[in-house]
Amino acid sequence: MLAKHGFISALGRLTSHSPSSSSSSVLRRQEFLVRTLCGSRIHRPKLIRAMSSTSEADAENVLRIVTPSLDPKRHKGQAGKIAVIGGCREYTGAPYFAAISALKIGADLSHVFCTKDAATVIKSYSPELIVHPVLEESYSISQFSEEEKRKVQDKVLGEVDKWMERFDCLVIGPGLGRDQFLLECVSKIMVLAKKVNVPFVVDGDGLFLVTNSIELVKSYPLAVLTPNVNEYKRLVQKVLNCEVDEQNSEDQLRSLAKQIGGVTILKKGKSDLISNGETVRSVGIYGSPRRCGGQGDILSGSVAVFLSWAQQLKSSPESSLENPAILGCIAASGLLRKAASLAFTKHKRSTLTSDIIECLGERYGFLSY
Ligand SMILES: NC(=O)C1=CN([C@@H]2O[C@H](COP(=O)(O)OP(=O)(O)OC[C@H]3O[C@@H](n4cnc5c(N)ncnc54)[C@H](OP(=O)(O)O)[C@@H]3O)[C@@H](O)[C@H]2O)[C@@H](O)CC1
Ligand SMILES: Nc1ncnc2c1ncn2[C@@H]1O[C@H](COP(=O)(O)OP(=O)(O)OP(=O)(O)O)[C@@H](O)[C@H]1O
Ligand SMILES: [Mg+2]
Repeated sequence: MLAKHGFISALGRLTSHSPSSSSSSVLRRQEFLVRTLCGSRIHRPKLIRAMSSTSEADAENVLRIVTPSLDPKRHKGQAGKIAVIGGCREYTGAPYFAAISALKIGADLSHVFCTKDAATVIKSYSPELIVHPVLEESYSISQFSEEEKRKVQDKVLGEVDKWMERFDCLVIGPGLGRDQFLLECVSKIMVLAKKVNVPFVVDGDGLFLVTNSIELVKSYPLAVLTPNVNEYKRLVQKVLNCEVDEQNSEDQLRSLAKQIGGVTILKKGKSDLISNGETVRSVGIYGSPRRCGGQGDILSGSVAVFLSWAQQLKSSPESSLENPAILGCIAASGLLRKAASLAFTKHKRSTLTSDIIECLGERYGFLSY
């Protein structure tokens, strides 16, 4: 489980800790992580103040810390098994972008759970993805009785449930569409994920669902929401009952995350802002002036991978400080921006989302080691 009070409570432990010789290496590592996240060298007494205000994260260092080494002793699956829940008649690009980005970053297996219409199309984009044509939209069951519809829903849930515990993280929403029957099934998939503590990233139409049923994510510390401008506006209106305040965007984001019970929110924009209701971090590395569709989908797939990696880091005896969701968001945001910048250098105005995906592992990118 993620430390609910994130860095602040962990820092409380850190500052009250008496540094015995056996724990000194742990302390050094914790201080290194704090310096890294704050992007500057600061003394221990100043840490709490530094962590409670917004600061630009040092995304490059976070990437280095979070990315596991390529160890020949590790088996297939240990570098991450990700599942994207999305893909319908209209949208096949978004789930593909999220799922393939997860693989390009270094996950071992990437699944997509989508409708039958979308499945063949997504499979044809890539043989690397494991595609499950299990989701149903209203039009395909319009002649069914209520009883038959319930059976279809149970079947969909059964198909997802048998895989659930194997996944390190889900990405819920890219290209999901807004069909009511399908979204009802997806709410139940979220309940299944919460039952077995599988983290999930909610994006795109998943955010439409969650904004209208906030209890689906409320107080689930393993939920990460990645809203764009529109999706954020809808969340603020619904949860805080007010309009977006760009003058006080950090405070507003912190309140929003707190109000939803400490979920992590990555607000996308000119600078990405990240908060879990306690701390606020920003990633403003220069990216690209191209705003072609699909870049948010790369981000959601990337957050899933880095969050899984950061969780592995957390379970190591050496570290008790990191909040994996925040680390995952910082790493993903930094990597996407760097890749977008590299892609733009090469392709200029012709840059497409697939060009950015090609740059995720580029020689001069963050993953070159
Ligand atoms: N290739 C695919 O399959 C892709 C599929 N996708 C999937 O599509 C689904 C819906 O997601 P979405 O992002 O299109 O919906 P939403 O956020 O409501 O935007 C809709 C409209 O809002 C506007 N608008 C947007 N940004 C704005 C801004 N900064 N500031 C101001 N206005 C802004 C803009 O409207 P316009 O300017 O045309 O009036 C935009 O057209 C979802 O499932 C997603 O995953 C995408 O991932 C893309 C790649
Ligand atoms: N105005 C901006 N300037 C620079 N970078 C931006 C800007 N807006 C967004 N980004 C970058 O693009 C990434 C994707 O954000 P965007 O707002 O395009 O998501 P989205 O609308 O959900 O995308 P998608 O088309 O995949 O649904 C963000 O993480 C951010 O790094
Ligand atoms: Mg989006």
